[in-house]
Amino acid sequence: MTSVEEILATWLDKFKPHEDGALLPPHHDHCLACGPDNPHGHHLVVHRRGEEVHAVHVFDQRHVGAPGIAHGGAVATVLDDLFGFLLYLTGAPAVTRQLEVRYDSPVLLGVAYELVAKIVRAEGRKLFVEAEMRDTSGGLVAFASALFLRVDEAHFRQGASNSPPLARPI
Ligand SMILES: CCCCCCCCCCCCCCCC(=O)SCCNC(=O)CCNC(=O)[C@H](O)C(C)(C)COP(=O)(O)OP(=O)(O)OC[C@H]1O[C@@H](n2cnc3c(N)ncnc32)[C@H](O)[C@@H]1OP(=O)(O)O
Repeated sequence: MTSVEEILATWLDKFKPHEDGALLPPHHDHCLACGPDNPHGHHLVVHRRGEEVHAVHVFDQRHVGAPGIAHGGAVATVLDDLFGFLLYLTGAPAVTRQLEVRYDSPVLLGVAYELVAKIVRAEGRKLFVEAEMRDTSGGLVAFASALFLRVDEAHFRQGASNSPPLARPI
């Protein structure tokens, strides 16, 4: 099944240029936010839109916090992962060093929201990024900012000794 090395090889291959409008590939098949094979996941689908990344997303009962409302951690997960798609535009892996989420309105289950993320600036290894989540009327329901730091492959190999769960059905 899928080893850390196999995932890493596949993932790094995804950093080739993606055309404007292209569907961007999931980070890997079991990624909590975007992996299509993770039954607990959000199955986030993201496209490139110019120098931004864009998604339309619906939270469901698996992500419930208060009844009918998405858990704040679930919202943060999706926003953090959306930032991870900006990395395909930079051509280099990076990880979240700091994430801040402002929750302006409850995110309702079963309702479509539009998400957009962009790189605000890059300084050496540092990528400063921002994202917005809006309802269908254009109202801002959440705003996130984050610092990502570029890392090399060795960073991801730190998980190699814990990789067997990736190879088993979840
Ligand atoms: C299984 C196989 C894998 C295959 C592929 C899988 C793909 C996987 C998907 C990935 C796609 C993303 C998906 C979603 C995003 C995640 O979920 S990422 C996961 C969550 N994040 C993590 O686990 C990261 C954990 N943290 C770390 O490992 C380390 O802290 C880091 C991030 C590598 C940084 O460590 P470091 O290199 O020692 O950096 P450090 O010296 O602390 O800071 C570097 C610079 O940043 C500055 N800095 C640090 N913090 C701040 C701050 N808050 N504000 C301003 N400046 C700061 C420092 O001052 C320093 O500045 P300079 O002195 O260089 O000017």
